[in-house]
Amino acid sequence: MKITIVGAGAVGASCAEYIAIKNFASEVVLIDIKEDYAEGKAMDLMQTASLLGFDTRIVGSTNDYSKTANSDIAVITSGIPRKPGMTREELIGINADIVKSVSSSILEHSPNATIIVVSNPMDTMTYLVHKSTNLPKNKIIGMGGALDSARFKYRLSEALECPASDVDGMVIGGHSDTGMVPLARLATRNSVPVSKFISEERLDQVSEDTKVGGATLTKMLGTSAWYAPGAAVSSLVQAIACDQKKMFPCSALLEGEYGLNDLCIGVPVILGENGIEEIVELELNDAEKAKLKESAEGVTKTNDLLDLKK
Ligand SMILES: NC(=O)C1=CN([C@@H]2O[C@H](COP(=O)(O)OP(=O)(O)OC[C@H]3O[C@@H](n4cnc5c(N)ncnc54)[C@H](O)[C@@H]3O)[C@@H](O)[C@H]2O)C=CC1
Ligand SMILES: O=C([O-])CC(=O)C(=O)O
Repeated sequence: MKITIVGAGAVGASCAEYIAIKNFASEVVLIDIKEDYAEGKAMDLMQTASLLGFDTRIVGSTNDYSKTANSDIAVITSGIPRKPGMTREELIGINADIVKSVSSSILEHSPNATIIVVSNPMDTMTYLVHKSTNLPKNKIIGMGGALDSARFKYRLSEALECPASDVDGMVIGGHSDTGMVPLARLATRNSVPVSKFISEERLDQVSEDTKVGGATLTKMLGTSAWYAPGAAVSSLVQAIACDQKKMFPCSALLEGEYGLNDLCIGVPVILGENGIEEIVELELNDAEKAKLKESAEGVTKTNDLLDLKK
């Protein structure tokens, strides 16, 4: 199993590290435009192999896509991250051109790759990859909901004063400060609705903290987060590489599901060797449906900023 990660920055390198530690891939190619940067990250990571006990070979390359040839999965993390005070949507101008050219270079050398899009604004970048390539829709996946759900579980575990492994919860909708839809009604602690343990006000606070999870960390770190994003991407890569048939909320092209059309937005999907093998349609209540619709309107507004004729 060969995996390419474009962008050897904070998220790309973190993702490579978690993939290597999980030891399911034969090769990870890290590629970046900065001279020697990906090679340096690859060498640094390879020097952890004997310490951490993995066999995955990590290779670095400065923009030489021949090294990525015949990758099974390619992850796009290239582009700029936001600074404190910015929204993800403000990154569209620079990142759209990068994502478009990178996806074309990937497919030139790996026409059968499944692409995972991470660069922001992620739902719109995922839509751009659909519009600018001929890949079938199951092979283009946007990563956002897996991270947002992990943050939701972290906030729930804080409120319930229990380990994160005791809680379950999911965030659907757009990967933006206002567009996320944490499904608080469906969140559980060991199958018991979390509303049994915390007040409605506290649960609302958990949802609000979850939605601004990325902005909160960006303010604290001066740039956006990378450990949980890298871990979330590695989980999606593993689900596909190992044909796990696991369910994650991912940004998927919708064609009527949830009453939505012609956009990519976070919904639960089953991930396996064929990428998105199924879109799971949840029975949402009226309030949840209204929030998802509003979120979709926001994503579409950002999509409209793309120049798809370029
Ligand atoms: N979807 C999600 O949940 C998340 C998305 N992100 C997004 O991921 C992206 C990367 O974030 P970081 O790794 O923190 O940024 P970073 O600045 O640390 O790394 C980005 C890397 O991309 C490289 N790059 C730029 N243009 C390139 C090109 N044409 N080809 C190859 N490499 C190129 C840069 O040289 C840099 O090393 C940002 O857009 C950020 O907003 C970050 C966290 C979570
Ligand atoms: O907040 C950001 O800009 C990066 C990101 O998408 C996240 O960490 O959720």
